[in-house]
Amino acid sequence: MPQILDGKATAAQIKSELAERIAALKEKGITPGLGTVLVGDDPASHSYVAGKHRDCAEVGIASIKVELPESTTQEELEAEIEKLNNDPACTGYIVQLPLPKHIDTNRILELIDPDKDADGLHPTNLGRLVLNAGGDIDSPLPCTPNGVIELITRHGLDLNGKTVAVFGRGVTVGRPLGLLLTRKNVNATPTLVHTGTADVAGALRAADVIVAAVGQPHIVTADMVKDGAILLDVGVSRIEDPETGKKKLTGDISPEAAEKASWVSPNPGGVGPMTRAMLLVNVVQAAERAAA
Ligand SMILES: Nc1nc(=O)c2c([nH]1)NC[C@@H]1CN(c3ccc(C(=O)N[C@@H](CCC(=O)O)C(=O)O)cc3)C=[N+]21
Repeated sequence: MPQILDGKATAAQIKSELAERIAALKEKGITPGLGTVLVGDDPASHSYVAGKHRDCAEVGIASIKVELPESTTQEELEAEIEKLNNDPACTGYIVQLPLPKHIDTNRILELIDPDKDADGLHPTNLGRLVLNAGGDIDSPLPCTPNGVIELITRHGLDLNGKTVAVFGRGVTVGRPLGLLLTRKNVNATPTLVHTGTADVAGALRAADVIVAAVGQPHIVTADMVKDGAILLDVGVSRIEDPETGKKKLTGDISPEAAEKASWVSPNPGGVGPMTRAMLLVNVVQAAERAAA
């Protein structure tokens, strides 16, 4: 039986640490404020954004919600970005992805003030991540990759010298995670595995740690996992529960694969809550930098 990488409990711990830092900021007259920009009416996106604002309320971060219709034009969205860049109450913000197809997402991400970039996805901050091999430059990190590493290390596990197969090359998880893992303060050896990989099963089976960020239910099967591996389940899918007929959340890792692991992150309850906690960390850090 694998041990559980408990994202819910770890996120709660991080939130209680943040509450102290937020109280210290408030004593200086600064209230951190998270802005969210949500375009369209995708129910999953609305539910994620609602979760972020609940987290903010819990720790004492103010909320600024911008909700726009699916028909919002590029120019209108850019004007909203400009407003948040200039709003002193907003110390950090995110633009919820994915954006509608008619919007140029990369252009929007580039317009976010890098000092208010709570997702760590602005090209300047991704560039700082590339430049910062030592792990000592103070810049926001992408939330899910940072959450994956915090979840592992806060359970007393050491990535130093370990091989890590990152499955999935998306911009928000796989690509930046590879960079974080090679930082000297983490010191892991990543392999980025994707649809162009000749032997996916072999590459995963060779790894001490697998981070699955594909978004296909149970794509990681038992034959792809080395005995005693550490498994992190990032991808989420909504599938029908065969017993109840209702939709439920499930991850990239099959139950049979999880059985072979020494440690596994549940999904839900693993990396998702950590992603949200790291967003709060970025907002508080941005407010602290602005105050300094
Ligand atoms: N600009 C931007 N930044 C993001 O960080 C971002 C985004 N866009 N677009 C979508 C993805 C997805 N994402 C999740 C965060 C938390 C959970 C989470 O907390 N999940 C709970 C379950 C929540 C539920 O029940 O629906 C869990 O895993 O336990 C899930 C998914 C952030 N994303």
